[in-house]
Amino acid sequence: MSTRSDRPDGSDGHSGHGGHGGHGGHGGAQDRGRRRDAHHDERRDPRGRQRGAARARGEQVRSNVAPSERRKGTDPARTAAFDVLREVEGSDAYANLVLPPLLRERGIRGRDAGFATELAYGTLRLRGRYDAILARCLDRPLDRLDPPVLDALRLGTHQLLAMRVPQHAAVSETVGLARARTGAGSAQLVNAVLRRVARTPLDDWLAQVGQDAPDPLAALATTQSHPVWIARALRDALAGNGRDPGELEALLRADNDAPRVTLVARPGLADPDDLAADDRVHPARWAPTALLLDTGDPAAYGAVRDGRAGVQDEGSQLVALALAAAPLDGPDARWLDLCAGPGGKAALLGALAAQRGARLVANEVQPHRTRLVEKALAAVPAEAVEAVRTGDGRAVGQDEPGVYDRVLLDAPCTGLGALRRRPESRWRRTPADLATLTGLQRGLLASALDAVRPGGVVAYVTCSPHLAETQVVVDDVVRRRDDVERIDAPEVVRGVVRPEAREAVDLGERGDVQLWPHVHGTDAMHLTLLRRVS
Ligand SMILES: C[S@@+](CC[C@H](N)C(=O)[O-])C[C@H]1O[C@@H](n2cnc3c(N)ncnc32)[C@H](O)[C@@H]1O
Repeated sequence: MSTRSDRPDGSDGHSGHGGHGGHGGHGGAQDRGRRRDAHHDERRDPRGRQRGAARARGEQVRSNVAPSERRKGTDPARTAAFDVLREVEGSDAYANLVLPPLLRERGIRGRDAGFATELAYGTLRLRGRYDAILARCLDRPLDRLDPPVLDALRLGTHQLLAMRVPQHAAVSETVGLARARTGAGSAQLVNAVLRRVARTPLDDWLAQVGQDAPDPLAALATTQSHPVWIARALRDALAGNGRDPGELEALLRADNDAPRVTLVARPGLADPDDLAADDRVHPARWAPTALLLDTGDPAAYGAVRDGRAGVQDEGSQLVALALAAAPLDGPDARWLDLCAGPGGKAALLGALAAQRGARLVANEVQPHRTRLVEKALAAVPAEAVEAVRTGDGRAVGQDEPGVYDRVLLDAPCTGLGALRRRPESRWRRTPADLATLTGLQRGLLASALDAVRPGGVVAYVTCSPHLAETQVVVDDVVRRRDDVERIDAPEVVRGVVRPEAREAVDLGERGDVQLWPHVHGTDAMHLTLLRRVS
């Protein structure tokens, strides 16, 4: 599968490309045409298994997996979730890249697809919590279990403690899956352990595993399923942005919720009102370009298919809109997106550039991601796109000094602000990633500031609130120069949000902007706006 990570930043570009809202977000264009049938045929019975007329008729609506590959007695949705977990664990794959094609290949649709998605993504997000609970139910360390057995236990625990699946079904279906995939002996173990898990309600489990932790931060990290170093970094980031560190629990909880699918109506290319004419699409809270999708596949909308609209987190939209709106004296003709792949923000900037008679250069270091940028820009008028090219952004400032009026540096980062979007990423990242990334971020910011003309504007953006990747990088780079001043980013962002939301938007007291999932409902995007002075 082409689902392995080759991304230096481990990012999908902040914007939710390739991602899904999780719950029930998998009815595709085809499925929408079959909505009635899906409703009638794809309900799940009290065991959480599929039932309905088609099943009764013996039709193969459950799965189009070849009979030889099918294992008797296993439920396709649970099996799909299990296979995703194995890919993620064994092949370093990204769940949101593995799951959709797997569902398509196996013909798993509608409610079954929603069930498989919630099971796979939810289990991955809450893995830390479940491992702490499972450790209390086993007489050996978890790392002595076969990894597939541990994954089956995690899946069963998620069904028992977080999904409305009856206990007996959660246990017996998972045991059946374990028997088919890991053998009869381990199925017995799975049976015994899941019965122990099922005996205690979630709140009691959380109290118990919290008590096992050495301190309150570790307790919160375990119960809310985050590595301790990430919980600590997020707590520090709240404090460093003038917020109450006591918000940490709300923030960690927000990371555990599947994000809603947000669309962007690219200005001049798609009309938000036209998209909102569909009763499943609603204006979002802050950005005038942003719309929330209740259910269904974004690709069902023509505007999304042809690139006039797209899937993009509202925070990503706000920071791109803010760069375009930042005050500027003199010419406003050449814009640069220094790290553009896969192109979500480039497409929004390109649409805005077209409206303003400006031209965009989109740069990206990885050739295959440059191609994604080209695709993302497909609907942007050609005269607004000067170039889409592959190159190291750190060289641009030297190669093209002082030639751009506006520069976006959407830096490669840990992605700690988008954990809800990438279910497994919190378990992959390590503190060691920070050293590499912050060095790269400094080099890119220095280059962006060299590439912008005196009087021009640079937006430094990350989808991480980590202080080392945000305030510290900016302070370090700015301190070494005498040609940079800060722009009041909250004022600029307030200017781009919907007029009726301006009073309500909480942008803090600092000159930069840090958005938060638990406050704004966006990814935790950071924005600093800088002006080059002569
Ligand atoms: C956070 S993503 C950008 C997301 C993009 N702005 C969007 O909205 O779709 C960062 C990008 O920077 C790229 N990158 C990493 N190192 C780079 C470098 N030295 N020069 C240019 N791009 C780089 C990564 O490949 C990745 O595509």
